[in-house]
Order: sequence, then structure tokens, then C-alpha cells
Amino acid sequence: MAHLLRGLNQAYRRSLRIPGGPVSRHVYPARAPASIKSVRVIHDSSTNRAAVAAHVSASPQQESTLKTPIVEGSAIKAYSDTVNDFVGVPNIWLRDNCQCSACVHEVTKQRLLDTFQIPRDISITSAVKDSQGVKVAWSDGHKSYYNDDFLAQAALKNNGVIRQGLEKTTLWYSSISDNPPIVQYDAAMNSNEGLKEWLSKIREYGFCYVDGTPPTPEATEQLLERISFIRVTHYGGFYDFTSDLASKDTAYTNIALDAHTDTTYFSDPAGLQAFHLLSHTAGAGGASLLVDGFRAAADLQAQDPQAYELLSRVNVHAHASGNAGISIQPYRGFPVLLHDERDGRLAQVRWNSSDRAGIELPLEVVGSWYEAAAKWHALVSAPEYEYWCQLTPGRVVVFDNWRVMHGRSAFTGKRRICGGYVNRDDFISKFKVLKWGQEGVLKALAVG
Ligand SMILES: C[N+](C)(C)CCCC[C@H](N)C(=O)O
Ligand SMILES: O=C(O)CCC(=O)C(=O)O
Repeated sequence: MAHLLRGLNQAYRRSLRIPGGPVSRHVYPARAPASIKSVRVIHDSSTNRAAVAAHVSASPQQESTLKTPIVEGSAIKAYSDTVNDFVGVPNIWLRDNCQCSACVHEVTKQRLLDTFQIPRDISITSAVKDSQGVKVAWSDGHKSYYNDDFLAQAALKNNGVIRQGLEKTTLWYSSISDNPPIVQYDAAMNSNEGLKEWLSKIREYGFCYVDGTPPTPEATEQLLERISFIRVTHYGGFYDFTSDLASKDTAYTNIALDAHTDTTYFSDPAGLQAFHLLSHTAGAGGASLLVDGFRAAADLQAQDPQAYELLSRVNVHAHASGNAGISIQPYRGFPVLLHDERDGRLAQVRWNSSDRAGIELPLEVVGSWYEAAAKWHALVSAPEYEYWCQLTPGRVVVFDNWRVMHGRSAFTGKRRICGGYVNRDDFISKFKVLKWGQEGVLKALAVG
């Protein structure tokens, strides 16, 4: 066995070009980011499991925890949570990120400054600290002002919080059925506060119902457009479908669909997906399935780190080839568990056995991927992970297609569902501007 593992290991590492030792992945960063406020154990009554949810309080470094920058002569220093000390802010970076109206277009927020006209030996001729920030005079004659909270984030690792629109994360099992996240249609439609609450719940739980939605395609489409425009694909834009194979995909049939994420065949899978069951007549079945992929990933990582690593490192290809003249594939393969290279967080689950194409491993070792994938499949198809729900007219489910898998039971009769996809970046954009305001988001651009 040992020689087999060694051989597998060598072939596997060759194929993955992993230098040196094992790469361990974390659903959450190895180090608790400075912003972690609490780790709360949630006792899941139905399975008596202690489900640990690391509550990453994703608000940017609270003002109170941000460390005010230091001015020493003509040097400006920002606090680094890598070295736990203040470090010098490079002049070229600081000059390039001047926010004045000559350097940044006041309306478009785009850089007007020609970065490559900045003298390579640019220096600070004077730096004066006031209660809000630092006034800087440059050797090229330019004058800048930098807010404290801008400089305070400059050398922090976890600045992806705003960029990613990170919210606290609550992982769940099937017992989420006891108390699923719900908002009301009127609130989501009529106020930004209601819209923010809805998106915040999707960010926290990976899905949220919108109850009280008029059972029409028009109302459903308007609801989704509160978030952003609906993504058009080879299925069209806003979809209203039944089991008539109008599009050549098994979604347009009445067979059962195992837990999966959609559009794994796009380089950029849809960010949000929505379903609104408008009617189901003369038949039965067609229950909906949701599974928290981040919950399953956290448990796989704890139970079988090697399987987790394989699924995090081995690229898998996908395709959509049913419609005439179409065979869509991403420009490269992607792992089932895709991590943010910057902070190690699990960023995306890509799981769809129906649409899977090649597995990027030498044929002689491809069995290792199947073994790891079988462990994943065993988790995500276990009753404690499967949240079965029966959609009804008026209850729209919107879920994060990068985290939550979905499926359905087989059905008979005429079943009509409508909904749509929203791009990931458009979803996050809407959420973070609602949460931190345009200014708060703009201030974080230069720091990661
Ligand atoms: C458009 N609508 C949602 C009705 C169907 C899309 C088909 C999804 C495809 N099986 C996939 O897994 O990506
Ligand atoms: O019909 C359903 O309930 C779900 C269909 C589905 O999984 C999909 O469209 O991706």
C-alpha cells in the first residue's frame, strides 16, 4: 500500500505541480482573521451534532479596531497584521493612490493620474497628521490627503472583506428547515433596508426565501431585478420552464436531479439562482432540495483532509452540449472546491456530475479523484445535509450558486417554475454598496 501511495503521490504531485509538502486548505483562513469576532457552536437538534459555525464578522475592520497610521518625519507607517507592527507605506503606492479630483475622476471614480509619469524617486517633502488623516506634499509638487481609515487598512491581510462583500457565515444542516431564512416581498421590493436584509441573509446562509411574492413571472422578474439585471444564457434570460425539453437539458424533464450547482460549464458560474413554483397540476413529486456546500466542505476537511485537498486541487472540466450547435466549456478546469488564493477561504463549490467532462489527472491515478468525490457525494447526499422543501406559489427561493447545491425529486404532471440567474459580481456589488455605502467601498479599493 505504501509504495502505491508513494506512486500515487508522485504522479499526483507531478500532475498538480505541487512543489514541496502538502498544501492544507481551510474553509476558513488558518489564522483567525483579525475580524473574527466569535466562533459559536450551534447545537443542531435534529442530528444532535454540534455544528461549528465560525462567525466571521465581515464588517471591515471596525473603526475602533483600526490602528491610526503613524507619521515619522516624512515617512508614513500603517499597521501590518502580518508582522504585528507598523510598516512604511511605499511612496509610489501612496502617490498612485492619491484620491484627489486631479488623480481620480470625481464622477467615474477612475484613475486620471498617469501612474507611469510618477517620478521613480518620488518622495514626501512634508507629512502633517490631523485628526482625520495625513496631509502630504510631494517632491513633484503635488499635494494629497489620506484618510486614517484608508491608511489603516493598507497593510492588513484581510481586506477582501469589502471586496468580497463578506458577511458572517452560518453553516447549516437539514435542520435549517426548523427556521429557514425568510424575508417578505414587500420589504425586499420597497426599501433598501429590506433589500439589504434579504441579500445579507443570502450572504450568511447561502439562500433566503422571499414570501408573499405575487405568483406571476412578472413579479418574480421584478423581484430579481431589485438585485441586478438577469443574466442571459443559452437558456435565455428570465426563465419560465416545464418538463418539455424546450431546452435540451434534464432540468426541462421530470426526472430527479441530485444536488448540484448550476453552470459549471461557464468560466464564471451564475452567482445567484432563483426558483418560483408557479403551478403543479395533475401530478405529484417535484420537491426541492438544498444542500449547504460550505457545511459539507467544512465537515469533509475535518473528516478526510486528503480527500478535501484532492477536491481542492484537481481541476475538473464541464460542458453543456444539448442544444443544437452548442458545446459550452470553461476556458480551463476548476476544482470542486475552489479557494480564494489570498485568504485561503473556500470561495466556490462546483459540483455537477451530469455536466462533468474530463478530470485533470493522469489516467493511471484518476481513481484517487473518484474516491475523494465519492466521499463528498456521500456527505452531500446524506439525510442530515439534505434540506428538502416543497416550494409553493408565493415563496421564491434565491440561493448562492457558488455555495448551495440544489436538486429536485422526480415528478409527474404539469409543473411550472420561473426564475433567473444573477451574476456573482453584480450580486456582491449590490450587497456591499448597500452595506458599506459607495464611499466605504471606494476607500477599500486600493487596499485589496
Ligand atoms: C435555466 N434553468 C435554470 C431552467 C435550467 C438550467 C439548466 C441547468 C444545468 N443543468 C446546469 O446544471 O447548469
Ligand atoms: O426543477 C427544479 O426544481 C430544479 C431544476 C434545476 O435543478 C435547474 O434548473 O438547475
